Amino acid sequence: MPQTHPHPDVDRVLLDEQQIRERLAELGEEIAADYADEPPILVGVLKGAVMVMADLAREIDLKVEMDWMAVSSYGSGTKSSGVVRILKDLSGDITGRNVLIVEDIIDSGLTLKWLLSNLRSRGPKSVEIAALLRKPEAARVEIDVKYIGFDIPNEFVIGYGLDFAENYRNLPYVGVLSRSIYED
Ligand SMILES: O=P(O)(O)OC[C@H]1O[C@H](OP(=O)(O)OP(=O)(O)O)[C@H](O)[C@@H]1O
Ligand code: HPA
Ligand SMILES: [Mg+2]
Repeated sequence: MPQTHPHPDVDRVLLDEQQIRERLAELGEEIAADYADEPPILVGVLKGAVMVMADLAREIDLKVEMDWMAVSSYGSGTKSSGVVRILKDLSGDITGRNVLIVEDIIDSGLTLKWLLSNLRSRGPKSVEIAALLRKPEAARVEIDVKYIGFDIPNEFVIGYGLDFAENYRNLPYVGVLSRSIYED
């Protein structure tokens, strides 16, 4: 059954399903135009980017490939540990290819900084980033992002792939997690 009401652990909804769908459609069109000559490999960053990848990829009218990496820096908390671990690597070779990283959120930027340098070391033709969300006030490193969905306030958000301790990823919207859930 569709989830229609904000979850009780959600303080407020930041982006509803329609806002997300419309913005991803715009980004998909831009991406299709930019990569018309040489379509990219979309690299989704598990697990958070699953929903963005699924919905964005369907808005890109090109013969794209999809691959996945799993990295983790947050563990079960609300702050980045700063230590990025590869839990699953790409299954294919990206040498000489256009790579478009698909992410759910840029928070401190540490995950993407690490991922960019990791992927660039494999000899791709280009590496760019498409991220649904960015928290400008939380940035600890500068990241050059080509496609950004929304800039959001510096609060911990859940839903549409984003978790807190592995929960809430299946909420169809992006909401702010109530502080009572993670503070005593
Ligand atoms: O900009 P940063 O501060 O590095 O944070 C962003 C990263 O953190 C989250 O991943 P997480 O490590 O929680 O893994 P997950 O996608 O499996 O939830 C999110 O999906 C991004 O990959
Ligand atoms: O605000 C967030 N919510 C969920 N996961 C995250 N990973 C980095 N920032 C966030
Ligand atoms: Mg997470």
